[in-house]
Amino acid sequence: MIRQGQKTLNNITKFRSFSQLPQYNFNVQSKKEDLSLLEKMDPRKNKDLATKLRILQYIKPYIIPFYHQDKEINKTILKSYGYMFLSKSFFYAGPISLKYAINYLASASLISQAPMFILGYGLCYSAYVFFEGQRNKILANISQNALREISQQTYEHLLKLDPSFHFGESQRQTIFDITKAQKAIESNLKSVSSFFIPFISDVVLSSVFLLYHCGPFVFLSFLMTYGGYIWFTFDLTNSRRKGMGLQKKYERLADFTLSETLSNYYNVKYYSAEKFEINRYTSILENYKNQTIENQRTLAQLNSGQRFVFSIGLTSNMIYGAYKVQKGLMTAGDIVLMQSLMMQVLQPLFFLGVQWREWTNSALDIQRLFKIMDTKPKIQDSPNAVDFVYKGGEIEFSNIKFGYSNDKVIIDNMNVTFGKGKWISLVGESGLGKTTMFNLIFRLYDPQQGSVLIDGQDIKNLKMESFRSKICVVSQNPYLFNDTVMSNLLYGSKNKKQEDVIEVCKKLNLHDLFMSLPQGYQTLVGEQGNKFSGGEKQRISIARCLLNDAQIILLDEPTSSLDSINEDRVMKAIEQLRKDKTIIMITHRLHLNSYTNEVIYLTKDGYKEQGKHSHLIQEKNTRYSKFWDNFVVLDHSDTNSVKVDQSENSLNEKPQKKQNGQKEEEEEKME
Ligand SMILES: Nc1ncnc2c1ncn2[C@@H]1O[C@H](COP(=O)(O)OP(=O)(O)OP(=O)(O)O)[C@@H](O)[C@H]1O
Repeated sequence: MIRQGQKTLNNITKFRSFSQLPQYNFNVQSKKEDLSLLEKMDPRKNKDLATKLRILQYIKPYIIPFYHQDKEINKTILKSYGYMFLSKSFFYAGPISLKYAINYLASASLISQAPMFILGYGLCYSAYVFFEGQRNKILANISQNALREISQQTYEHLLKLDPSFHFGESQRQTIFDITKAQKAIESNLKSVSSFFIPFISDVVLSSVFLLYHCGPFVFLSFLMTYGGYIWFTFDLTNSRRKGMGLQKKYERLADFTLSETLSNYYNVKYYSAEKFEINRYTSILENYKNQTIENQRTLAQLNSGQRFVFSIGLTSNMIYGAYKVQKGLMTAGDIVLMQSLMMQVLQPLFFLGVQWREWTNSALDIQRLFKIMDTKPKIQDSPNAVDFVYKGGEIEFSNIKFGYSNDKVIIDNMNVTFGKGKWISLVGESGLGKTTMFNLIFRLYDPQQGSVLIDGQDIKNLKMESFRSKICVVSQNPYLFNDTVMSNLLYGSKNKKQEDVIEVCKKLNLHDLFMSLPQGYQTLVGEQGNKFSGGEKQRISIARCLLNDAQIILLDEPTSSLDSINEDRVMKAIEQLRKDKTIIMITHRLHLNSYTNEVIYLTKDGYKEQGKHSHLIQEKNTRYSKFWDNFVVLDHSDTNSVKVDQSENSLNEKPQKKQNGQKEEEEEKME
């Protein structure tokens, strides 16, 4: 489950391009939102307490009956309380039975009835164990439901967050933190339902029993022992918090370093950095070890202090009991009852420190999850958003001004229209903002000024799902899920059949490759698709996009890893399969522009040229023609580069290899 989450997170920004965000309704757990107390608190001053209260808020629907919207869960919670009532009844009936057994054993006239009470004591204990077991089974069921719902809720929230969150955070670290926090919430739920609730009921019930059976002195001594024990536990546990926090920090750092190093395995090898990495990891482990030893020392201090308080309470009650028996005011059975009640109820106190420590540790783990859950996505459907109506796929940038931050403008006052049903090349120097334009079309970001219109509709006023589902993106870095070839090809498409997949794969020169694999189309592609070369991954992601039902295709340098033969095939396949779809293709390989209907050439100073590739390069005074000339001269990456047949209508304009002499002549001219 964790691996699946990581895979999806790694693919998260691209994942959105298939409009695959799951549509869960997650605010289901709690019917009432009682945040008033939390709002009143200053989280900086009371961060720890606020976190603990918020954890309670989270787990409330799984503790209090009738709080969850799922009736079955409510029933299960109620049942767990039923079992608790039964188990507690027998838990207290046992010592009372024992009291009578002892008293009757001491009395010659009643001794014959003693075995019945001894048997009763045994039966009470067995019944208590049985009902406790039944309750634990139910609690396991509830906590698993809680874990599933909370994980689902977090997952949905992460998928909703903007790219700025995902780019700004280390995804691996986020996954570590979330996994820990989810486990911590689960363990908190368990500790509340199986420890704290029974513990509180024990304190109340045993107080009543002791007061009734043993009188006010025993009752007071019991309360003082309890109070002293709890005070001592909380005080020392709180003072240990800093040390526990440090231990957690080193633990996180060690996990993170290990994962970073292993996932950058090749880089570590390439830079011969094994020693450096080992030293780094060892020094973190050393810190972790020292802090753990220190924490163990303070824990031992805590435990011995707790037992000291406990023994004072027990001894003083015994002395008091012995005195009362001597005076004839108490029976031997009363002393046994008193001691067994004290022992029964004080025993959970031994775990109080552990449970409270767990809570304190959990709060540290969960704070990070809460911080993530508090991050609000900036891009959301407006309340009046309407469905997108497709009318051919024209895209317009109207007076767009955009920067990722306010101090750096990337796009300034841009006005561009991409005609419907056309295949258009988007060309311009690196860093100009071409990929950013795709991000704006997909509404991963909102412009600071102006509008992006699709078929005349401002995308800010549209339901995102409705227009995103019409758009498919092939990003610069092809991404594949660690699944079968077929699943990757069909990711995001709804009605495609196997024949369609094969047709597209044949056109993209992939079919033979897949058929040569042992499991054909059912072969697993490996982590990030690493069983395939960069060019193969690129063609798979193009195939996936062509198989998608989207009407608008955004290709971001789709052939940057391809050889010229495969590049040519890909271009022809796109031409044949695109039908009336609008395609915008960012490319630095200008000879590909001879395949497209139109070129939009942009410069950083806001200049724009738009027209057919062959026209633009024929008109020698265009800036694009100069850009083209530079490309012809400088591009050595393609051995076939780089001069096209400039005949107007040819979709098959093939770049011709440039003669060395010709190249030099042009270079001289430029000088
Ligand atoms: N997520 C981001 N946060 C901040 N700045 C960004 C982000 N993405 C891109 N940029 C910056 O925005 C500018 C435009 O980037 P963009 O990727 O859109 O350019 P491009 O024209 O597609 O470049 P290339 O042709 O090299 O791919 C660059 O200066 C880049 O550093």
